[in-house]
Amino acid sequence: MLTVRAPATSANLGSGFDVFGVALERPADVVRLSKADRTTIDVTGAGSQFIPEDPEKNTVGAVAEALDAPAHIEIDKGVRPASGLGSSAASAAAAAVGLNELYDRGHSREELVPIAAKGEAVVSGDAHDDNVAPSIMGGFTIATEAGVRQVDASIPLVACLPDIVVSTRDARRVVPETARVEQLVETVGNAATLTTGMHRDDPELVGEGMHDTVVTPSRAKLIDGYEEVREAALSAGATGVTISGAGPTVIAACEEDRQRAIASTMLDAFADRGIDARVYQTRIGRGAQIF
Ligand SMILES: Nc1ncnc2c1ncn2[C@@H]1O[C@H](COP(=O)(O)OP(=O)(O)O)[C@@H](O)[C@H]1O
Ligand SMILES: N[C@@H](CCOP(=O)(O)O)C(=O)O
Repeated sequence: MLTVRAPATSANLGSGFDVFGVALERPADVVRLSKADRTTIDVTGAGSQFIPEDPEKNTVGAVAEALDAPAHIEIDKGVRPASGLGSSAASAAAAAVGLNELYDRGHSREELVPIAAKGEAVVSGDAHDDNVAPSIMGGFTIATEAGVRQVDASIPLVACLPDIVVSTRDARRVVPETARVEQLVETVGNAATLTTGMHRDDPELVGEGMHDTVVTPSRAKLIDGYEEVREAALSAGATGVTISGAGPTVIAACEEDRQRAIASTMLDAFADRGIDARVYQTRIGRGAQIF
């Protein structure tokens, strides 16, 4: 029996749609795995009533299949599904790291990324790597066709999760099919600024680089109160605010001494719209850990 803790993640960070991701110190899924003749799954914890235990429909089932590593897998969900915090990816990442160890498959962390992404294909129809990469490797990740580049960073973040459900599959349907050249120029500038900020561990540059006018505006319409929450966080000192993943979590970068005020004002702004929310005062952290 092996236990793995795999962190929630925030993908996109505004300007890095389908490419950037960060591992969060909290929340996380805890997954226990033991060898078996066939794969069986038990799910408990946050939102477990919405998560299938059928290995064909759960992200961990696809990972066990890809590694030819059948197991009994107990998932204790710390990351609520359909949150924009890489819930389905956290379980897939934990399964990939744990089954690789349990069956002594010898894959590196980077090699495990496309294996865990097979789990993501089960739920969103796309094997995107931008959540599983940071959940497995930690820090800030840049996932492209060429592979994954990783930078250790420790930027303070506030992630505010409203009581709204946005499925990744639905949020991908509203992504515009085209962008103007001026928007591409702006996106390159913002993505480069954000990457420099990660290298320097500089919340100001990271926040500035989170600005996006291509994908975020269409998705913001799916999140009641998004503009008000964003404005409130910026007024409380956030250096940048955007949608985490496909939403509905709204994520803010900041200096550490602003975290508390930003968390409180984001909750208030959702409450003013009659929406319950919970907030994580967190930061960029490490990838999946085996216990
Ligand atoms: N192990 C799992 N953990 C969470 N969700 C899962 C898992 N396996 C399958 N799912 C399904 O994935 C969907 C949530 O994934 P997604 O929309 O990508 O959420 P998130 O934005 O939090 O990653 C839900 O329909 C859920 O039932
Ligand atoms: N790049 C994807 C990321 C989805 O993240 P999730 O946490 O919402 O699953 C997208 O933006 O569609």
